[in-house]
Amino acid sequence: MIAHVPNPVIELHNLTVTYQNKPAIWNIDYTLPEGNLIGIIGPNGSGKTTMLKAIMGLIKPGSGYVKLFNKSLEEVRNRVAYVPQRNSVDWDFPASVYDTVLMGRYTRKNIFKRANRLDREIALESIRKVQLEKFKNRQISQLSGGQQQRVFIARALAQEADLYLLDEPFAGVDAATESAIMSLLTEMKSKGKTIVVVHHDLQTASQYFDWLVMINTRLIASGKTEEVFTSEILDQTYGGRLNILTQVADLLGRKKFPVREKN
Ligand SMILES: Nc1ncnc2c1ncn2[C@@H]1O[C@H](COP(=O)(O)OP(=O)(O)OP(=O)(O)O)[C@@H](O)[C@H]1O
Repeated sequence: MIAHVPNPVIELHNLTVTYQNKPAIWNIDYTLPEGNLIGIIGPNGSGKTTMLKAIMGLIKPGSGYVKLFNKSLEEVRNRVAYVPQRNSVDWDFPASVYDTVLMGRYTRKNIFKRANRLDREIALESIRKVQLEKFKNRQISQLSGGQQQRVFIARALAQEADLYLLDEPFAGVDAATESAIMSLLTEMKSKGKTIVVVHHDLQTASQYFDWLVMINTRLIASGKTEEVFTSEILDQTYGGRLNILTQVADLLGRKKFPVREKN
């Protein structure tokens, strides 16, 4: 099932990316609505990170193209913020929390211009929003995983973008931090921002997101959560392996995945 939307924020047109002739994503075609919290769901190696990187122009597609706000990425780059996977970043780079967040301002201006007072205020406000004031002068190498994740989110906030792409922002963070990040994302959505999140936890997916994109190299479904979060579509996405996971969860006496049966 692929729901298309009028005036989309993101459009993928038959996008294919290959690494050494092997497709990581294949012929993906969808449109995503503005002002929604959107989850990207799929098994390990299904192409979620590759898809975000292709949207950000960090990987060149083999074929197809992407449009953001009905324009090319180059025309709207400063309206888009990207938070990569935490483990893909060199955290030994010598920079404080404040310096790292302030870097978010430089996507909006000439990098040779010095940060002005407004830039500094916005950086500090972003640090406050992720509750890292106490750590603002600390080196990023000396933070916990959850704190590093919040630094990156603060840097994206400082960009004051309209579209946010986050690659597994909840990986390795505790429940309290996950809930704080989720509240922040919900607040951003209420201000009209569009937030796209690569997410692994099926237990929370249907509760967190308004819209889901399910991929497994190919696009399986893209639509409103209540329409696509069905056992049938999840089975297609996970290649039938989800049944086994559900049975194991049952054996362990845990609740089943809260999956709706398709009518
Ligand atoms: N730089 C690369 N060179 C070669 N193959 C790659 C490269 N990056 C990713 N791949 C392969 O492309 C496929 C998709 O990878 P990708 O990281 O996009 O998946 P993912 O859905 O984000 O996975 P995960 O859930 O494990 O993070 C995988 O088979 C992966 O091994």
